[in-house]
Amino acid sequence: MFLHGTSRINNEGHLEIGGVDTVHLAKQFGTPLYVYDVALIRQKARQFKETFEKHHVKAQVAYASKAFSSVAMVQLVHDEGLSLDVVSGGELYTALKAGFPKEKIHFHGNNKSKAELEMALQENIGCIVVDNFYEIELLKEVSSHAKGKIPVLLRLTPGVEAHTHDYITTGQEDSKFGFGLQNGQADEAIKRVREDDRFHLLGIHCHIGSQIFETTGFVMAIQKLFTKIKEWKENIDFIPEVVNLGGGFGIRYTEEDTPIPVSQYVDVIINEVKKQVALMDIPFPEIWIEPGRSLVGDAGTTLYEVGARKSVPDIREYLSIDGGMSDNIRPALYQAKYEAVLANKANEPNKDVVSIAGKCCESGDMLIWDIPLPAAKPHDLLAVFCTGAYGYAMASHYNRLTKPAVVFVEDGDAQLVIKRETYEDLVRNDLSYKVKVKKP
Ligand SMILES: Cc1ncc(COP(=O)(O)O)c(C=O)c1O
Ligand SMILES: N[C@@H](CCCC[NH3+])C(=O)O
Repeated sequence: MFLHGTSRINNEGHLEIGGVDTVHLAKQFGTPLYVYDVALIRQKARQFKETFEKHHVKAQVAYASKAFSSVAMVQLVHDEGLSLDVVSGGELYTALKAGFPKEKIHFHGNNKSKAELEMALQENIGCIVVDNFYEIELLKEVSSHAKGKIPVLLRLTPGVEAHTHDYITTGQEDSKFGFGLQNGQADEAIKRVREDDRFHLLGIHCHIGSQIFETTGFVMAIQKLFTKIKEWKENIDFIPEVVNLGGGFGIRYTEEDTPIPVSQYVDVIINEVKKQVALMDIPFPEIWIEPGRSLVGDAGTTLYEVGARKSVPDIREYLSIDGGMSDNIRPALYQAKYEAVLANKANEPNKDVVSIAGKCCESGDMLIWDIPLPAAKPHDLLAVFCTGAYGYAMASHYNRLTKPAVVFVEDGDAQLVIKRETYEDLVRNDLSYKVKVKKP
């Protein structure tokens, strides 16, 4: 059993996180329950920041809030002194509700609406990461809402294929995101933004994908970007003040995953930028990164209550739990794999091999296939590890299941940070259909 962060097995043989017994958490808050190990999030945040400080490099570490956004989460990010990447009006609204410093918010997205851009300009946030030519025009249309010049990064696709699931690679040329670096779009975007004095072109951005274990993709992206920067410096006198290299740093879900420490990703990035800056003879830009998964992924654990069991003789044992694809779509969407334990029997030997089935009406709603566990009975507590990123964030109401509660645990204290939804919440926006009575 691989335990992340402050997770441990206590004297009662129960899984404990942040000094709190998960069996008590399940009793107090119900299941399914998302539990976040706050100390582990803080530790990761500090590792990122301290590595930049060690290199004496001007930097911003912006948490990609798409991985898990809530008022408490955003407040925690602020407490750790990070910046914030948002990708919709909703994520921006959450950040504002949380009182996050506006100047440290960066707004992403390949189809920001006019209303979203207006909101971002009215709130005078740190920068807009412009994704396409249409957005440049939209920004001009709403520019009267800006408090000064509009700070802009241009998202570029460097033509680097990250080795990860097809759905989460983003740096390749054939992508819905960003301006192509190799096909002239990036040059044209720089020209259009610079020739309009409503904009302040801060720099460039790229993000090559997610759940990446190798550093070669980052190195290649940096080399491609800086080769272009040299060209821009010589031909159009453009040198970016900021180079944002996105996120994508992988984490360990199962033993098949072999991530490197977050500090090592940052070391490799900074060393390559140093090399390129010397080679191209340009001033050292501010380096920004946008980790999502690597900040919160392994800090999250989902607790479920075990229910029905079905035996298919000589084939498989299905063990159903009280959640599933509605609170964690990743196994169904990306064939993602997870590890789990029986949290109330964490010291008992594994005697069974079972497959964990969700309760949604889909055969594909399977959380884990063929996992060894102690003999499980109804009402046992299953803890699935590493669900902190893109779990709650991608939850749905499929089958009209209510979204779970979320608690933060730290130093023996548990705090509810998102309430469990109620049935009433589910129908809150539903309206009755008033059938018009046909006249005879
Ligand atoms: C632009 C951008 N930045 C940051 C991230 C965060 O990625 P990750 O959670 O893999 O660190 C993503 C998601 O892939 C993204 O699209
Ligand atoms: N949702 C994906 C990651 C997407 C990254 C955002 N661009 C996952 O769960 O792995």
